[in-house]
Parts: sequence; C-alpha cells; structure tokens
Amino acid sequence: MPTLIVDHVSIRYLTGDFKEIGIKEYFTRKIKHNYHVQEFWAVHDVSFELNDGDMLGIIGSNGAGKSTLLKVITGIMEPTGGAVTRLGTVSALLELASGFDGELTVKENAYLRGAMLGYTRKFMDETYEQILQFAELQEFQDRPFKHLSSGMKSRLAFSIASLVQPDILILDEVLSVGDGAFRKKSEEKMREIIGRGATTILVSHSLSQIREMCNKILWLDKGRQIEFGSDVQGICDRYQKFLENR
Ligand SMILES: Nc1ncnc2c1ncn2[C@@H]1O[C@H](COP(=O)(O)OP(=O)(O)OP(=O)(O)O)[C@@H](O)[C@H]1O
Repeated sequence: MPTLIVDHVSIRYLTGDFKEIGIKEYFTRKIKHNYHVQEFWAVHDVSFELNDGDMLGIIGSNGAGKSTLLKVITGIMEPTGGAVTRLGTVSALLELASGFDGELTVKENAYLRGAMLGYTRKFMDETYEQILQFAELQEFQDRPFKHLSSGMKSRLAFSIASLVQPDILILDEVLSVGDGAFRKKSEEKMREIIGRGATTILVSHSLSQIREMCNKILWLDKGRQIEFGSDVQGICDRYQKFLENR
C-alpha cells in the first residue's frame, strides 16, 4: 500500500526586499520601482511514491534541494506546485535542536516533543523510560537541554522520533552526528521500524550507509530529479561517477 505520494512537487523560495521592510517602505520602493524580489526554485517537479516498509535514501550534492524537499514532505512547508499525500502519522528529525527548548530539562523536552508530535501524556508516560534508556541519558534527565553535547542532543532527538512509532519516519543527516556505537544502534532501530512496516526516508552524504540500508533511491541535482527507483547500487554507482567527474 502506498504511504507517501509526492506528485509533481516544486518549491520556490523568495529572496530580496519583501521581508521586514514594513508597509510604508514597501509602497515607497514600489513607487520608485525600487522593489526587488528574486525567486529561486529549490525543487523542480519531483514525483515518487513509497509503500509500507520502504526505506528511501535521498542523495545529491550540497544545495540539491534535499532538506527543502523533506520540509515539504513533513508538512513544515507547503509546496509551491504539486501535492504531497501522507497516509499515516509522520515523525521527522530535521534540524537537530529545532523543537527543543534549551532552558527546559531533558525530561521536559521529551514530553514537549511528544506533545508536538501529537502524543498524549499517557503515551509519553509509557514511552519516556524507553526513550531515555535508548538515548543513554538516564543521568541527564534533569539537566537543561543546553548542557548536552551535540551528540547527546542528536541521541535524544533520534530516540524520541523513532520510539513514538510513526508510520513515516524522516531523518535528515542525523545518523552522522552520534558516535560509532550509537550509529550502529540507531541503524538497528531503523531496521526494526522498517520491519514493522513503517516507511523511512533518510538523507545522507554517506553512500555506503545508503547502499546498505535503503531499498529505494532519489537522486536530486540542483532541485531536479535525476533518478528515482529501486536499483540502489546502480543509482549510487552513477552518482559516485558524477561526483568524480565534477
Ligand atoms: N530559506 C531559504 N531561502 C532561500 N533559499 C534557500 C532557503 N533555504 C534553502 N535555500 C536554497 O535552496 C537550495 C536547496 O537547499 P537545501 O538546503 O534544500 O539543499 P540540500 O540538498 O539539503 O543541501 P546540503 O546537502 O548542503 O544540506 C540551496 O541553493 C539553498 O541555498
């Protein structure tokens, strides 16, 4: 069954004068023909479909549009064109510290993030110990979030995102942050999630990780879809060649 349908999605960013100039300045500049807005298409016409149990790897050079596409898939941003259909709950781990409050404790942040993902207090009461244990942060639960190292923050974020049992789990470069042992553990966790029938999307610059874990690949370059399909090794080989010839 499909869990995610990305249908001819395009995403435009507007840059330039339109931000924070105030209405008076806007009209003054408009009258003087001095009002400049540039548009930039970060993603052009991307289409693909994922089913239960799929693990998609998104690859592409810096600025290819990977994170932008994830924001639209997650629902943080609306696409400028096309549509995204999500058939299930989505849990995303995009920017590491986003959604956390540095002044609150680890425990308070776990509950806050759970609430943001739409889970009840009862569900969080039942899941919290597991989250803490998986993140190996038992001794830190009453410490402010800002006192954690970046690896610890990423462990907490991954634990919450993965243990709340989403239908679609979205991870942006998170596995590269933890240390070797945690990376291994989180890869195992992701396999377990996929085994349960969830759909996972992973953005990574580590081709070996993508080759090993994913059954589908989307290759983006300058916002365009170069390839999408289940020939994981073939697409990775062609992408590697593309990187070598640049
Ligand atoms: N808020 C924004 N306003 C304007 N342009 C943006 C904004 N965010 C991203 N961009 C531009 O959109 C393009 C795609 O950015 P994005 O972060 O999606 O790429 P990426 O593939 O995730 O890159 P990386 O691998 O470097 O993380 C880039 O050219 C970037 O400069």
